[in-house]
Amino acid sequence: MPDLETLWQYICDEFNKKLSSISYNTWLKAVKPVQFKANTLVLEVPTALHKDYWKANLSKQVTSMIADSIGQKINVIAKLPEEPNPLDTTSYAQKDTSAARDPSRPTFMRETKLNDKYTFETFVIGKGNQMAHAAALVVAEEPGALYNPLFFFGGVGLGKTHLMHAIGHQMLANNPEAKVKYVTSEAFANDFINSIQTKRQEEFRKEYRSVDLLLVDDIQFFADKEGTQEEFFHTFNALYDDKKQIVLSSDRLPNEIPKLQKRLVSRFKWGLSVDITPPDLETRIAILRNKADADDLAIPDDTLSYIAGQIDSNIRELEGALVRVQAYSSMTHMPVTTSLAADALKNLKLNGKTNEISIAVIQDKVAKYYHVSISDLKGKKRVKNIVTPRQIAMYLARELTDASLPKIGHEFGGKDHTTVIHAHEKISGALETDTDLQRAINDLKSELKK
Ligand SMILES: Nc1ncnc2c1ncn2[C@@H]1O[C@H](COP(=O)(O)OP(=O)(O)OP(=O)(O)O)[C@@H](O)[C@H]1O
Repeated sequence: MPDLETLWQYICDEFNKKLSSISYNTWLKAVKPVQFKANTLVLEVPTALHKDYWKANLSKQVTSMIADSIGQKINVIAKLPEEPNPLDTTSYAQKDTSAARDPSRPTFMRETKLNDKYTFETFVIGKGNQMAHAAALVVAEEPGALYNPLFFFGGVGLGKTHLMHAIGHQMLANNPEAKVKYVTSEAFANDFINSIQTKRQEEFRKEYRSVDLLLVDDIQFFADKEGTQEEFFHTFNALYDDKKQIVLSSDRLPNEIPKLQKRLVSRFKWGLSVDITPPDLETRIAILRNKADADDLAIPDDTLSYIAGQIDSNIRELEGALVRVQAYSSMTHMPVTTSLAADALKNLKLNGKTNEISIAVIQDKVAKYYHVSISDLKGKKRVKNIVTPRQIAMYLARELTDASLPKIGHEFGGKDHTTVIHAHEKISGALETDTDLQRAINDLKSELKK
């Protein structure tokens, strides 16, 4: 029997021949071989979705690949990093490997316009979007089969639209005949209303119900649109019954969208919901590097790191900052350096709304968000459900205003500046791992920047 390394190398080589480079990078590169013993190969995979896909698909392929080459039957087990190695237990019994699947034409006839730039190739994978990316790839490769509907949710500017377009491109690359339709929920609503006004409802239905892939972006805007929801319900059912792939996106989970009909909420949960969380610093730098290279901009690494350090939650703004730095450099005829970037982005702050955010507004928004009173935020109570919002408010005051530490302390009922530093450190530290907190901060920042 081969040893672990030889076996894994063989498997990688075989898949390299069979799979596209995107699939290979997604499913094989992210995997760590852990152990090969008693005809069982244990692999460590990064997310639950990888595990699911290995179980449902790749493990079997490996088994037959090895059977064909050395005539030996092996089992393949994919485990998450936090799960124990099944070979470590003495009473190891083969677990059930069956996949745990979760369950002047009218405007609406217009051609789907997918943005050429939004492809899998240009999408930078990081911790916050790894699972969403893998799910996107699954539905592009096997539409209608595994995750239907696929539902992306997450904060503004984090790549939901990019991934939806990437699915469309990939599906068309695999099957140029496929009918792919991308719309925002607003465009869907407009098309529907238009079809009623022009008495072309039949055509509308035919158009939307005959696609192979329907991508509907930002469905939170369906709230309040009763008639559109009704129509979408029927569109959804028709496509779903036909095993056509549906991909949806929203800034929040279906059950958190106000006034979304319960029957839609429950259908949206039939498939897979994956969230996208803000990128960490390394991912932000990688995104900027890619963008700079794509636009042929010569920008030093330390400057990219500086820019990535300034904008932490919205990739659209991150890209905007890069464009601003470049424009500033052209205007001033100076090369791009970190100090030039600092100047360019300082102007952004002065011109933008960032400076208009006051500590009082932050306190108000945080108090409402966490259902506590402003006097609690300023007070001394040490209970957790008040301490955390208080620290979050101090953190945001430090991040989003130019107020000095003593001034922030003063605004929070006369606290010492070291309390503000402590709060800032506590929240910054927790943000590295706590996805609920990341989402809350993201929501609050978007709310404050409105
Ligand atoms: N992982 C990534 N790699 C490269 N570019 C990215 C990535 N994520 C987002 N972007 C870029 O950031 C910009 C904003 O992304 P996108 O429009 O997809 O966000 P969104 O989540 O759909 O936002 P919204 O909620 O406003 O609809 C796009 O230019 C996109 O290409």
